[in-house]
Amino acid sequence: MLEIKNLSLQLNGFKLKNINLEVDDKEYCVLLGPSGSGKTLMLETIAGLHKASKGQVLFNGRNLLEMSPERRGIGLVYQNYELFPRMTVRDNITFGLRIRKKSNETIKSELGKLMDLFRIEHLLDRYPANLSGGEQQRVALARALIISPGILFLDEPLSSLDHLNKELLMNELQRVHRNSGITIIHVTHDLDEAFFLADKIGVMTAGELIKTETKKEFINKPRSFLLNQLKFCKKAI
Ligand SMILES: Nc1ncnc2c1ncn2[C@@H]1O[C@H](COP(=O)(O)OP(=O)(O)OP(=O)(O)O)[C@@H](O)[C@H]1O
Repeated sequence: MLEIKNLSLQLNGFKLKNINLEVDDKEYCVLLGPSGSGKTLMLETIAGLHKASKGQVLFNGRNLLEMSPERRGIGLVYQNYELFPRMTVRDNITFGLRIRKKSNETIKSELGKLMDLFRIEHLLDRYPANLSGGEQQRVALARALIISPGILFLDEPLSSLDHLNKELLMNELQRVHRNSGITIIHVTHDLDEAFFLADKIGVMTAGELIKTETKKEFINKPRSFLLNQLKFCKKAI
């Protein structure tokens, strides 16, 4: 289980205030919240990009905040993919294994598994600029997954895609999640995504996680509650 306990951060004028969240092994947690509520900062703090002022993040019994970022076992995928522009798709995807000095044999076999999962074999020698948005996103997901992270953070991973690609990638994410059994936290403003993918939904406002419920509990809320709590979401309720 991933247990976030009293996680706090102060960064210039912004504060994350005592975030508490439990995500079970293999659970898909979606975080909703208005722009600027601290969703990205929370993920980045757990991944090690910012130093928490207080709190613990326990995973498999260890406090991730005491570990160096590269040893936390977290894959991170951003909205704009952040692929390395001067590397081929193959080099982008295998980057995490190469910097960990894995053998060529391991790299080949891990790359092979992801090629099958994301159907990207034909893209391996291309550069990111020559890929469509959906292809770039599949490559970004493959790059995050190649290190076999225990946890995957997805920060608005589908928001730059058109409707058709979004549908395809949502199905692909669901398939990857079911096949890999990885624990996922996915940030979005899109209720379609949340209701399609989530087991659990959290709502953040002004640096606080104000609500966490299962998708079922969420969907069964009165319409007035949803309208009030989720007015920042893209999709009308
Ligand atoms: N590196 C940083 N340094 C200083 N302030 C930052 C930094 N990153 C984000 N912030 C500020 O922290 C607040 C929370 O930002 P964050 O990106 O976490 O919001 P968010 O909920 O992910 O928003 P969005 O939905 O628009 O992506 C914002 O006021 C933002 O300007």
